[in-house]
Amino acid sequence: MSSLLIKDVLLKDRIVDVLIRNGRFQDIAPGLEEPEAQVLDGRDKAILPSFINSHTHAAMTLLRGYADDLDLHTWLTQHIWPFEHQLTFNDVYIGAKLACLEMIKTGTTFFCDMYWHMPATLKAVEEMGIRAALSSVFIDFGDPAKAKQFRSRTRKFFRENDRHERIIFCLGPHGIYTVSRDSLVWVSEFAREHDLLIHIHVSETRKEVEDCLQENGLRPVEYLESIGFLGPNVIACHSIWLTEKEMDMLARHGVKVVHNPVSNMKLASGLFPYQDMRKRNICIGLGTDGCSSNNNLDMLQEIKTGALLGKSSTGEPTVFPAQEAWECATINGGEIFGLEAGTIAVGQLADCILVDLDHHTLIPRHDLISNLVYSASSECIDTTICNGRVLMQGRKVPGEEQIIQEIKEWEENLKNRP
Ligand SMILES: CSC[C@H]1O[C@@H](n2cnc3c(O)ncnc32)[C@H](O)[C@@H]1O
Ligand SMILES: [Zn+2]
Repeated sequence: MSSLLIKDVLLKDRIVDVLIRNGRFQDIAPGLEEPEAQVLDGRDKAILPSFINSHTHAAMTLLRGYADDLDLHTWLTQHIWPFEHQLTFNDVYIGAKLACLEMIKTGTTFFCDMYWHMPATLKAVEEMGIRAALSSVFIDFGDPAKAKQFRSRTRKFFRENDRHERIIFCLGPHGIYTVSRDSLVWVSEFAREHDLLIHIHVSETRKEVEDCLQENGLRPVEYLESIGFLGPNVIACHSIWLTEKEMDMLARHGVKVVHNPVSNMKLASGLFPYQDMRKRNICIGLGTDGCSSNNNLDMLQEIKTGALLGKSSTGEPTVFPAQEAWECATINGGEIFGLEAGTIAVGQLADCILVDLDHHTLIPRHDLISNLVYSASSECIDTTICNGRVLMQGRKVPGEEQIIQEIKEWEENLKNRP
């Protein structure tokens, strides 16, 4: 693999050269030389870790602006699921490519996904050069025939797919209201057997809690604990409607949680208990959720919204400070997915962004992280690098016009579908 040398770039408070070899940061110091390397001019730029979007549904870019302003249950059951029913492998592929393009343009190089036709997202990620954790979807609505189908599909997938340089495969049971108890137990055992992460929606709405209490006499996290589902390999997305007891359970089992502030606000799902989670040292990642409940994949917007919401929902301006919000989108994501990423340091994965320090949103520079969290738009991101490869430079991503064209044609053809 070739090497990359970024010259004279700002890293925290010093100007350095950054040498990348074989997809990792090899050396960081002033005055580095590497005769064969591709050289990037880092003057007037700062190097920072790229973002980790810990929960999304990438190909939902196709549903951007479709069915806005509804609650989760109405949105999913009456609009989203009927629409998704007609999506093909190719639809998901082009939707996921648009998502990858959007992520590269907004500085994200890793996302955790749960969506139909997962191999289509896999193909898009391979081509676009970023990283992902792709979930093998599981959703049976309590139907044993469907459960059987998903189990054999999952077994087959993991027999045929093993390690991948930029992709982690995980399990994606959708939620406790769409996956039967038997199937959740099966997923949990399969994950243990194959050492896999599990990505699941948990306690997103009040309705989910009420239904669970009615059906099982337990709240969602209590129910998951009762079936032996909780563990350090579980990534519980949303995690809004939790009691102190349930948060203690999450902490005890080392469950990781993902905060989705924009989606939670748009669907009016509820308020994520950030302080209560943090107090328990629960690892908190940040995610955009899909493009129909957000409606973009811009992690800078997610970071700012998370930080502001933490304050406005508690009436306490010290809650969710800029540095913590930044860490949720970088280093905490690395911890959730077991990636050596989220910081710029020798030996870490060479996933990073270069921001334009002369951008009007980044001056004056009393505090760069504060500017990035509270002031910046993604327009200040000049360069995105993943695995040591430059995916965007000067805000241009090779092939972006073609992706836009494909989506426009898809939209045109949609009108002619039966
Ligand atoms: C089985 S593929 C994933 C499935 O999840 C749906 N989805 C998107 N956003 C949410 C959300 O916030 N809560 C629950 N489910 C969501 C998506 O449309 C797919 O059907
Ligand atoms: Zn989701």
